[in-house]
Amino acid sequence: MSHRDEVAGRIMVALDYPNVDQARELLQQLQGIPCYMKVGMQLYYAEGPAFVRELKELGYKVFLDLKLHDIPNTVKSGANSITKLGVDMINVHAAGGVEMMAAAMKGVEEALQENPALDKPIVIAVTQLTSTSQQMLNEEIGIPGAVADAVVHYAKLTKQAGLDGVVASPLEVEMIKAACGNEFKTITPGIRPAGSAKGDQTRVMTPKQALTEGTDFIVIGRPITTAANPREAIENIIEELI
Ligand SMILES: O=c1ccn([C@@H]2O[C@H](COP(=O)(O)O)[C@@H](O)[C@H]2O)c(=O)[nH]1
Repeated sequence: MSHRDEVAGRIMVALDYPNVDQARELLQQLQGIPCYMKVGMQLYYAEGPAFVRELKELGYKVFLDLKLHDIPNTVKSGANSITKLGVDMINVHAAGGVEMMAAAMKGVEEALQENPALDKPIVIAVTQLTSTSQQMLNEEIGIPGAVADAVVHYAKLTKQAGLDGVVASPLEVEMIKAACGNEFKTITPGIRPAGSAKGDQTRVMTPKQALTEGTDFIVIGRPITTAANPREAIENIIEELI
């Protein structure tokens, strides 16, 4: 694999669209770029598993970003169902606690036992959303202390539950790796190329800074999907990274 393709494979494009027509248009524009595709709740709730299967048939690695968060038994069943779609990465909310996260892993394992042809997905947990600011964490959510400490606390719980890594801001990657080990994966949204609008994201870094911090994957949505020329936008990001 070329270095360029290896770098492209660490970019997860957030397909945050209301329907498959718009998502397919982006796929057309990004054809040949071996990035990960991330399907979130907007597209999945509108179109269901068929489009996820379509992405897999096209050869993409798929992160199904549904952020499961419920009682352990329900999360176990949900994780079991989505593992059967054959996706490469799934996630839960770390705020659900260790028992809930371990239940998700159990659901995944049972799906793999039922269908040994499936590859095990990477299972990760969301720590603190990258839209959460220091002030929101302390004053609205009611968690005292620094955001980074809250993130690392959730990362440790995630590791204890046997998951593979966490979603966090690239600002916290170094602390997470120091606390949980380099093999523990970090998937980082809150990525903003220089000059692009932050929107609702608060804990942001550029793609280059995020990889320099040692993150495993960067998640990028609007800076690509709302660009006048999405292909040029992702090519510019890849160029900056190689
Ligand atoms: O903490 C989180 C967890 C998930 N996301 C998701 O990543 C993308 C980011 O999109 P942008 O348009 O680049 O902001 C989006 O799908 C979120 O649901 C996140 O941003 N932060």
